[in-house]
Amino acid sequence: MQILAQAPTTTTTLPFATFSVLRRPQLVVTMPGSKTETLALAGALGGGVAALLLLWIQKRRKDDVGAIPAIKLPAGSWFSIQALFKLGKDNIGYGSGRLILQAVDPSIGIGSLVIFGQKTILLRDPELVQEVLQKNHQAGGDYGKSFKGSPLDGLTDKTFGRGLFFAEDQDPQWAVAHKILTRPFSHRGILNMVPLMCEQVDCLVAALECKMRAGESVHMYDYLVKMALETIAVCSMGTPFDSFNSTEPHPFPVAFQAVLDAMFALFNVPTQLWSCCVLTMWRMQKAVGVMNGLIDEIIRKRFDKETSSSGKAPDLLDLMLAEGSKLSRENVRSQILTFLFAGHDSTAAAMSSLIVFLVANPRVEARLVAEIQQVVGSGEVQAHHVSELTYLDWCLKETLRLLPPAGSYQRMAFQDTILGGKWKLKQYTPIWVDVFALHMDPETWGADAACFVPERWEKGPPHAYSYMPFASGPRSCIGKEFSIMEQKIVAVKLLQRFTMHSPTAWTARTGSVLIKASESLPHTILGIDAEFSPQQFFVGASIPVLLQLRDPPC
Ligand code: HEM
Repeated sequence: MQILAQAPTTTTTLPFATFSVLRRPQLVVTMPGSKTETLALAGALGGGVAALLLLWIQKRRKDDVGAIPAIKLPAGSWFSIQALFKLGKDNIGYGSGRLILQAVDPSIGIGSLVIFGQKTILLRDPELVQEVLQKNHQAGGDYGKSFKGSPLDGLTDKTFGRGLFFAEDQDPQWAVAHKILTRPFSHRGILNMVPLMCEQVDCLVAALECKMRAGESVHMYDYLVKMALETIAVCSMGTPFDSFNSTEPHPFPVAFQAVLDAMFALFNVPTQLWSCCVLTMWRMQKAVGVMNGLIDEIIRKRFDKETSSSGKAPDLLDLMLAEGSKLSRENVRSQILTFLFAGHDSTAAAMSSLIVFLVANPRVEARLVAEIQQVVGSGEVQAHHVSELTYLDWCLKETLRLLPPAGSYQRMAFQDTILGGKWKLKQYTPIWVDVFALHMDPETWGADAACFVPERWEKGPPHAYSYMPFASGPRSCIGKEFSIMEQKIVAVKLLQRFTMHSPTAWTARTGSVLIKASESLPHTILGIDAEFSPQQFFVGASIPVLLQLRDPPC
């Protein structure tokens, strides 16, 4: 027997319509097996299921509001790192940028992907980048720099330590060191370093002249690395590594590269299995021991006043070892390692890419040479010339746009928050500011985004946050002005002295990949064949060049 609630009706018929008016519900008793009962039962069940379904759909919709869309991996890749490697044949550093440009809707500008086992947010939209960089931890905002949960976190303490580059925002030593080191990297501080920079570039020019006289082609990247390492070593700690004078490489750059090689090898393995990579770990620790031993000795000598700054002003070591600096000896070592790390390969990669673009674009090179002739002539380049070299500035910016040495950098949501007034972020979600995607986005830069066009800089960037090679905010590059000054001095001195051509046929060196001009590199048009090293932390293109003396010299 079933008891069902039923709402009987009173029916009224008018000439044009029929109304059914509900009366107060009554209890209707039905006997099992009757037709009425089966129909009522089915109706009640159907209604229940429909109501549940409606509730579930409503809840799903509510949860979905603000959920960041997951990035669809390209066909044939079954996990994100594999996709990033596949899209970054030249260097994995550009893999995420290419993925975003392919897979993230420009009208949304944000996507999520599981990288190294962490749900990571990738940004393509300059407005969202602006919000993340502006609402930083130091300004009381929700975003900051931290490697929590990333494989880099564990490796940093074992290798370069927590100098400025690798320190977390919450690390009190970052603020102390940042305050001390801001002064030497201010505009005035850099002007003091110009004579030291010029000396190192002269050593580069002399070494290149030797190669030219021997009729040999030169891999410019290798020579620029030596020059940039010497420059930062002399400017920061008054101690050269003699890269140009000695036939044997100095143990520091050798150990440095061994550490990087080990780090790259470990990135290919899940962190849980690192303890099984005994040989790689041993090699890494051995190389770290060599680096630390050399830097500790340099610090000791300065502490004991056996050495002094190379320039007129106190250098980084003087400032960090000064009484009351509050930095431990170990932290001073990490800072020096950080400056050597962040300060040489980055600039060398940028300069090497500039040479590739100049050799590929003779029209641009001719305009640049004419500007140098007009502003500097054939004499020594001075700091005041540098601000007058507008076209050179455009060429450097365009190079850093197309081949940014730092392809991306990470920030993190320090608490649950909403990005762009819409996107829900959970505490400790990593956010990648994808420089490559920002710089190459045709939505922002136009249809010729992939082409080398220095003239586009006459108007400035299309959005204040669409060009971010050095980042922005408190964790932006402290060495930006240093690097730009160094790059400009190198460009002037090289173009005053030499013309450069690429040999007709050449092959990539072991460990590097050759990208043919005819082969389309997604999102970047190089114009000529160029080589990339997947093992480089900072990305840059390289070519061998044949040098000739410029006639007449400018
Ligand atoms: C073309 C050359 C360079 C590029 C593209 C570059 C790029 C960057 C970027 C993107 C960051 C921010 C990284 C992040 O937020 O995780 C950074 C930070 C940093 N850079 Fe550079 N950099 C260059 C040259 C240099 C030079 C020459 C030096 C040293 C003289 C230097 C020292 C540093 C340091 C110490 C930091 C960490 C700053 C902090 O967090 O307090 N960089 N760089």
